[in-house]
Amino acid sequence: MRGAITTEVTQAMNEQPPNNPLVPDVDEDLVVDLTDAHQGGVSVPTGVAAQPSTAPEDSPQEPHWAPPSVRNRMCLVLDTDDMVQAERSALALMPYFGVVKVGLELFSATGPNAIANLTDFGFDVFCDLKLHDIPTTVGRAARVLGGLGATFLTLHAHGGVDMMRAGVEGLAEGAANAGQTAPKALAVTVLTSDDTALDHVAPERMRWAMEAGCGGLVLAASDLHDAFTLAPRMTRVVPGIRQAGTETHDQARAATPGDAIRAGADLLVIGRAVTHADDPEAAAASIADEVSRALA
Ligand SMILES: O=c1ccn([C@@H]2O[C@H](COP(=O)(O)O)[C@@H](O)[C@H]2O)c(=O)[nH]1
Repeated sequence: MRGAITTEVTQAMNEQPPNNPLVPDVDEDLVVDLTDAHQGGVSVPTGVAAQPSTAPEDSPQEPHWAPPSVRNRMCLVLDTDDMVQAERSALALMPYFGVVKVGLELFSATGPNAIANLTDFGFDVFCDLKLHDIPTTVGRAARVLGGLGATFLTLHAHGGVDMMRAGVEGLAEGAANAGQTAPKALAVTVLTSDDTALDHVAPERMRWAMEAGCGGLVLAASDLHDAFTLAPRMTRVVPGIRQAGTETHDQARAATPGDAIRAGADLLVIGRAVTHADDPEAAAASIADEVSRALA
C-alpha cells in the first residue's frame, strides 16, 4: 500500500510546473507512508514525497498540468467518507485542480484532519459545511473553523444577515487566534438542486451576503447575471457543473464548464462529472480544456 500512494504522489508532483506557488518545496527525505495514516489519511509532515528529477523512460504518458488560470478555477469535490480515497483522488487529479472541497461527508468522517492533510499537499481547501443556525452558534463554530487553514468556508444565506455576520466575525477571530489568514466566507444563495425558489430569493440573499461582509457567493450559473449586477466584487463559486449531454444527477440547475466560465464564474465546483467518470483523469482533462477554451 505504501508504494501505491508514494507512486501517486510522485507522479503528481513530477508534473508540477516551475514556480507553482501551490506546490510546496520537495524534501528528498520525505516519503508518504500509509502506515503513518492518521484519521484514515496519509501523513505528510511538511512537504511531499521524494521523487526522481526525471521520470523513468518506461513510465506511462504523464498528464500535462493545466495552466494556473485554469487550475485555479477548478475545485475538486471530495465527497467520500474515506480520507485515503479522498487523498488518492486529489493527488491523481492535482494537475487539473488547485482547490479541493471538503464537504459534510468527509468532514463528518475525518474532522479537521481532512483540511490539514490536504493543505499539506499544497491545495487550497474549500470547507463546505453550509453553517446554518442561530447567530451565536454559527459564530462560535466559525471561530473554531477559522483557525483550521481553509481558504473558503460556506454559510447558508437563508440564515440571514445577522447569522452570516456572526460567521464572518467568527472566522476572522478564529484565524487571528491561530495566526492564520481567515477563510473567505461564501454565502450559499439558492442550492443548485433547487429550481423552485421564487425569482426574488437569490438576489435578496446576495444583498444579505454583501451586507454581512461575506467575500463570495455560491450560486447556480443561471444566477451569475444577478451577482454581477448586485455584488460585482464578490467571488462567484458555481457548483452543478456537467459537460454537455452527461448525467445531471440531483442538480436541477446544472451548467457546462464553458457556459459557467463565459457567464463569469470564478471557481467551478466539480464532483461526479469527474469522480464518477469511467476515466476521471480524462474527464478532468476534458473539462480543463473546455475551461481553457472558454477563457480564451
Ligand atoms: O448549491 C450548491 C452548493 C453546494 N453544492 C455542493 O457541490 C458539490 C457538487 O457535487 P457534484 O457531484 O458535482 O454534483 C456537492 O458536494 C454539493 O454538496 C452543490 O451541489 N450545490
